[in-house]
Amino acid sequence: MGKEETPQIPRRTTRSSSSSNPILESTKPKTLKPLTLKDLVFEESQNSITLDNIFSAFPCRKNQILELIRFLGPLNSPLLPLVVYGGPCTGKTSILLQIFRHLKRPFIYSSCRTCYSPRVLFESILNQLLLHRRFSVNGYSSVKRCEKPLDFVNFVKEAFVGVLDKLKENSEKLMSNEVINGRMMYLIIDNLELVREWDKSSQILHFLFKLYDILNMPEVGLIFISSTSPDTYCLNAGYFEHVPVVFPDYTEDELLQIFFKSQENSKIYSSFLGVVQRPFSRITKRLNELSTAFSPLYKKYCEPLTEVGVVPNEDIKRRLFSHIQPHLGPSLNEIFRVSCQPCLEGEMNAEKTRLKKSTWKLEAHQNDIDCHMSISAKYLLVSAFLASRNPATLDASLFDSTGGSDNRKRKRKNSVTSMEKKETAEQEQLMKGPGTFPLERLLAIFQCITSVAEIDLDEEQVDNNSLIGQTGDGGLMSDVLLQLSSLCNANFISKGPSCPLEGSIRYRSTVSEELALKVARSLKFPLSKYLYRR
Ligand SMILES: Nc1ncnc2c1ncn2[C@@H]1O[C@H](COP(=O)(O)OP(=O)(O)OP(=O)(O)O)[C@@H](O)[C@H]1O
Repeated sequence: MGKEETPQIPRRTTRSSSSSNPILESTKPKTLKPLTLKDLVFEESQNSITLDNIFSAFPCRKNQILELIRFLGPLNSPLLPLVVYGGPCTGKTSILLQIFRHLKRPFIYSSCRTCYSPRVLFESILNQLLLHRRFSVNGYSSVKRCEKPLDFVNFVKEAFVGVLDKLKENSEKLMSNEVINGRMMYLIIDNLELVREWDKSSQILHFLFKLYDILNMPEVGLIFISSTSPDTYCLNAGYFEHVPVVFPDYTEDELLQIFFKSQENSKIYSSFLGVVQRPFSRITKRLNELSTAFSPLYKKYCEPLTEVGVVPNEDIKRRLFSHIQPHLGPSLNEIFRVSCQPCLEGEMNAEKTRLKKSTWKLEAHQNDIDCHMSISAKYLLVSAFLASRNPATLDASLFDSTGGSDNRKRKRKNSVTSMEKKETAEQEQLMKGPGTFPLERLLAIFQCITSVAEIDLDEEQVDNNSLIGQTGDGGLMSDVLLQLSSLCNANFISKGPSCPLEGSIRYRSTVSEELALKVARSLKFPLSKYLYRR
């Protein structure tokens, strides 16, 4: 890992992950040591880690670390089920596992990313609890075959009883307390949001949320980790309330602190961050994506430097900037492509689910919408929605040179009959569903609404243009076109065949009014004022 990268704390290799990889297994000796209670604590717990180590390894997360420690409570205290939630790469998993390493408490960890079905999840939990290793000798089989929640409950209760007895015995032997602390056992289930993808009827989610009541074992602590808020699960209650622990997204300042930490030449790194931080964090605030983008760029940035530890003056900074400048555009495009895709898909999935499950709460999308879709992509989505819903004939009156939406006054000027005709045509168009539009119309609306926007889109463009190399409108347009293509890929805008008369491609917005209003609200853009209603 280069100095400039986000410090990585090695993740604990769980028994489920290490034992399910046949390639790794085949390279291991055939006779593996049987697993013992010690395998239930963080593998590196032998090397103690203090709370201060965790604070300094994870800047800007002191509150969350302390909150988690407080909820976990003193040794052997029961734990109300927790839901640790926050956007991707906000440190939920790493921090929780490091806390367990610090506390040396026994736990099992299964991620719904690697455990991709109820069966795999249940079996992974049972394998760990029953200290069972899947490897070549046992044909990589699990300790139990378990598909149904009911079977799982019976097996898991029995397994927990067995482990808890052993922990009790262990805690009575003072010697072994050095490695394993306490008589509580914790079950951590990570990436809970992914269960929704393989559990369309939410049965498993219901079951998992009820597990605390079903088990009714105060010595078992349950912790769920999710990248969406508990509200998004919207299961009708009926189970013990889970305690939320929020990991908010990092702000730009916090990202700076995290990146800045432990740099050899902080002066150079600081001037590098001054160049890249703002434009990149507009596209994504994910630490891993930024870290991946910054790492090669920083190497490039430092190339012209001949001395180590040089303090850069304005002249050096200018030289370094012009050296790195040609690489910024491609890197920004790359990070946009990488970060936008899952994000837009996430929104699309959330939207699809909403349509299927009308009982889901509105807040279900909140986190998804607030994800790091760039401001201009959001404006583009809103522009496409307007182009699809409003008759083209009204564009001129809705969007004057000031981007104004003072359409009522103008409409009154029309004669009553022509208004009636227009309204009938428009009603017909509404009946047909969202209309199609050419690219020019989309861009015209985009330009109008962004010209009156409250936000500093201009600033964003200026920044980007200056970075992409003073490409002026060309740079901006290529950015918008890139975003349009991402919105099309994510099916927020559908691309039709080219119109036989015009010869150009026509587009159509596919988002619901509710979603469009939500996006508009996040931009503080008064969408309803621009929306034609009869
Ligand atoms: N405050 C921080 N300081 C340093 N590194 C951090 C910080 N927060 C997160 N990281 C690093 O970011 C990476 C991702 O963290 P982690 O997997 O814990 O996030 P997560 O919130 O669990 O993500 P996901 O929801 O995608 O599973 C890790 O390498 C972690 O060390």
